[in-house]
Amino acid sequence: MLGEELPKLYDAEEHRSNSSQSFQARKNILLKTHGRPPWYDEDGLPVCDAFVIGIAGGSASGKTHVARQIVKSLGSVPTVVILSQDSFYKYHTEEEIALAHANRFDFDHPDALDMPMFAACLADLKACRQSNIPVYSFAEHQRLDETKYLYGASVIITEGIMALHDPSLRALYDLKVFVQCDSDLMLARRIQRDVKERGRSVEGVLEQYLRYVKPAFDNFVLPTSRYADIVVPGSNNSVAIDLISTHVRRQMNERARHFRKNMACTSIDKCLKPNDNHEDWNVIVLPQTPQLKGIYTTLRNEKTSRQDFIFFVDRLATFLAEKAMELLPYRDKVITTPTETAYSGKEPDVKHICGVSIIRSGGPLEKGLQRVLSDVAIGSLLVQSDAKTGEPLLLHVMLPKCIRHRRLAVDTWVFLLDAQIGTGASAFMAIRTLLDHGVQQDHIIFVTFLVAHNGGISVLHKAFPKVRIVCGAVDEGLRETWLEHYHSEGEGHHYGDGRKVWIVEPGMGQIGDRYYL
Ligand SMILES: Nc1ncnc2c1ncn2[C@@H]1O[C@H](COP(=O)(O)OP(=O)(O)O)[C@@H](O)[C@H]1O
Ligand SMILES: O=c1ccn([C@@H]2O[C@H](COP(=O)(O)O)[C@@H](O)[C@H]2O)c(=O)[nH]1
Repeated sequence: MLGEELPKLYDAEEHRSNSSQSFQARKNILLKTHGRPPWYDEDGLPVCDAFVIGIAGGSASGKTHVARQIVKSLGSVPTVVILSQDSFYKYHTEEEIALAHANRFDFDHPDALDMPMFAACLADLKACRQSNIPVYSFAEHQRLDETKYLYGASVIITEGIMALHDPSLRALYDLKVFVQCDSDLMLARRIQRDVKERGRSVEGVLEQYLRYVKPAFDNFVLPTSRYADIVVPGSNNSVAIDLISTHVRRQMNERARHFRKNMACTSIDKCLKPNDNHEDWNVIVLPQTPQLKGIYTTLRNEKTSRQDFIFFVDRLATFLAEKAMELLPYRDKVITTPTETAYSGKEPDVKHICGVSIIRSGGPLEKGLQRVLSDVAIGSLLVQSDAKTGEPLLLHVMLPKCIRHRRLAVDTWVFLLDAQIGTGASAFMAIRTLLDHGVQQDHIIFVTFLVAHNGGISVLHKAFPKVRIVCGAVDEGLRETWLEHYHSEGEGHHYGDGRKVWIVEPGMGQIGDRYYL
């Protein structure tokens, strides 16, 4: 089931629900039915670009309608973005806005659009990078100060009158569509829509139509139909839409990857053992003092009460966060003490720093981080296993501003928090997500309670050799099992009736459950 009210998760940031956001802002949406499976290979590199559909056609021909029908008909494709070309109208001067209100500004010429910016945003989204796209107000004829963050689509549908006009855009499309509609019908729909949704008068719409819209359609829009792979009628178009969605679904199936099993079972020529030199693997283990062992003994004990579990987890999280802080670069700083003496000290040499927890089990580490960095921004990633395949799925992204914007992300240090690294598949997905945003590998410090030495740690290290991992213990085992309450009665284990999980042994059990439930 899809709808605009569903996808609050990916685009929630910078989404100010004020009245200045016109219909146009709501045209750019990200819809999800289930999480996004791995889009990268075992070397950590993205291997499947998003599938991009470009839809052109005259104004009010039904481009947005076609885009939405495709999404509906796709059903269960993980994440779909509808990106409207209208977002890329240029920034207008006072004089231009005055002309626009008098229906004397030409919005239908290709030069009215910032094509290079449109192509750059689309290229980023296609290559699995984030994009902060402009928000345009039809009522004000102006680009607004806010932007809209988008990330994580496996299908992108872009629509606009000039969507097939620019060669740099056409090069990005996997499928080019032209919506062919009768001129009378387009005019009738435009009058109806512009009066209802864009604050126009009938006279104004007609004036603009005759002066700019119709000539531009004949000169610039219609000729681009020759680039289309499919021409879709502007009404009664369900057959064409079915054809398109069948094609997209097939493409998605071909791109599906099987990842977690590979990570857990990849033959490991050099396993991480408790006595190995962990630093070779960029794994920094807390000194195994009797005090630390005492904390782990309490945490591993199944008889430990929830209250004690929370207390000791919070203590341990603080130790780990302190250790992680040691990995930051520091610069000299001279201060004056209350005795009015100069003191040559140090301070972290970082521009931006934040935490990102992989929910739910990264949550118990947040308190520790907040104890050592009181005002740190903490974002979250929801990675869950597909109940049938055990593959990781990215379900939810909520990142701090210093990661959402690429120009800030390159200078951001991230403490990535998760309770344990077993197969490493969730860690892998989280690290890839940060890299997609422009965070540098050596600025990622993974903080965790446990690492399984025969788990995915070696694959993780091979793919991301500069990521450092701070943990309190390295455990011996990793075992695939079925979670009891998902078993079907007396049927044994089947896909669909159980949930496969990998557990670290001896481990601490389900850390998130023990902390929160
Ligand atoms: N196939 C269709 N059947 C009925 N109404 C349609 C159809 N396609 C579009 N419309 C209506 O026409 C108007 C303009 O459609 P829209 O998709 O917004 O056009 P465009 O994006 O090309 O400007 C909307 O009110 C929409 O509901
Ligand atoms: O400020 C503006 C910007 C654009 N327009 C008109 O919008 C259409 C394109 O939007 P569709 O959703 O494809 O119809 C274009 O024909 C411009 O004339 C505007 O009126 N004011």
